[in-house]
Amino acid sequence: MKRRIDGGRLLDLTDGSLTGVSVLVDDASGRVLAVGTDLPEADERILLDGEVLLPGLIDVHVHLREPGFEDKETIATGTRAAAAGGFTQIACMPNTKPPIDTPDGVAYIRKRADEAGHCRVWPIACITQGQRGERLTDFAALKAAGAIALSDDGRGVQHGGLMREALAEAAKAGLPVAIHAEDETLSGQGVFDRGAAERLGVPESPAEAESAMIARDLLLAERTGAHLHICHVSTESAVSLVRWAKARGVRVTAEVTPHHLLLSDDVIEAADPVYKVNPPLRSERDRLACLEGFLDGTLDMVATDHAPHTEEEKRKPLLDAPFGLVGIETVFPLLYTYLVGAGRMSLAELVKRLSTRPAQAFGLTGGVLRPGGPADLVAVDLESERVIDPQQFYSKGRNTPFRGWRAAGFPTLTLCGGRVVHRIERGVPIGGR
Ligand SMILES: NC(=O)N[C@@H](CC(=O)O)C(=O)O
Ligand SMILES: [Zn+2]
Ligand SMILES: [Zn+2]
Repeated sequence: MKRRIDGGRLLDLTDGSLTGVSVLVDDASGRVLAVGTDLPEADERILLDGEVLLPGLIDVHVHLREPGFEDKETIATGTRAAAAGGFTQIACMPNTKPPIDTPDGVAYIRKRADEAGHCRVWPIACITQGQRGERLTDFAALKAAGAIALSDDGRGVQHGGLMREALAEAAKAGLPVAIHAEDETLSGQGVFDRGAAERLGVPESPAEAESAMIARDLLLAERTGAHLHICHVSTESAVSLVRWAKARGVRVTAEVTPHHLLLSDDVIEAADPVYKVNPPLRSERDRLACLEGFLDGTLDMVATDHAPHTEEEKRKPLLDAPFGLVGIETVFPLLYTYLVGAGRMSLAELVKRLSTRPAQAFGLTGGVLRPGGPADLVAVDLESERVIDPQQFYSKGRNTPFRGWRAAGFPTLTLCGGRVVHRIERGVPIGGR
């Protein structure tokens, strides 16, 4: 079926200009057939009201929780949430039960994602069997089954020698290694960064636990020639290390989360698990260094690290509650409002960091909206504001520290392969109706 989307404004990622155009898509080929004015009639017409058309967003760090933790999220609910957030492609982390460490596990994720049909899902498989940090998985077989990267996310690979071997094997297999950098002998039972930990009298998870492992793995990536991707960079020292490594020509890409860009541990007023995330919210100095690194390109992209947990788990006492926040349904509006709206970066640059760059870094098709390309697109309503209300999430996870924040830029239409995967009405215009 062919669909014609009228009434939108296309963002030009090269110069940031907006042009009123129609877009003709076809869900049989999954392609954009034409972009322009006076396009031919289609089987279905979708009428927008001035929303801005962007290439579908891409999130390379999502926890879908299936198999094993379906009470937190399922592939169906997580991908539906992704579509609501404007995402047409996501990569999911393998810290499920069992962990995704075999070709069958990878095939299972792909099958369930196809059945759900809300967005494209790219499995990331374990670096080590069972994420135990002892023996490597079969990288070539995992790649053949469809894994696009390797990660033991949730835990760092503690043993440097094993990590060197992993990077050498990954370089041979042609797979990026996405690291959760955390030296557990330094983080221990820590929950918050130094400031909040001392203020509230709870165990500290120090910046060095992250930065020391990033330093190690940058050197090992240089040695092996592997593509190292650094997950959720949160410290000033880590930003400096990545900047240094890039200048030396190390094959490294890095992501930053919306919460590490927008929140520091100053917001933590009580021992509240809603702020418990790994790596922890850091000092304001770290936050500003991450923002600077993001603006200058040292940190290539935003990834949400969408990590849903049940309300029951998040109501536990701080030390018992799990680490993790949801983010996939709010990342675009939050960063649009608080970075673009605040004059820190252009809309086009934000879109590149949420679509074009992740596509390039992980070798995915997409990240641009053009005739002949995939009909993966999102229309965002930049003129209306909503108040973030977790009860309205499609995700099963409600654990967000952004409850009650106002933001504009919510998606009203998401198309994946030319099919409508999300559609809502515009919200309340800024300043009321
Ligand atoms: N980020 C988190 O705090 N939690 C993640 C694991 C991870 O990304 O390290 C989770 O799986 O819940
Ligand atoms: Zn992690
Ligand atoms: Zn994660």
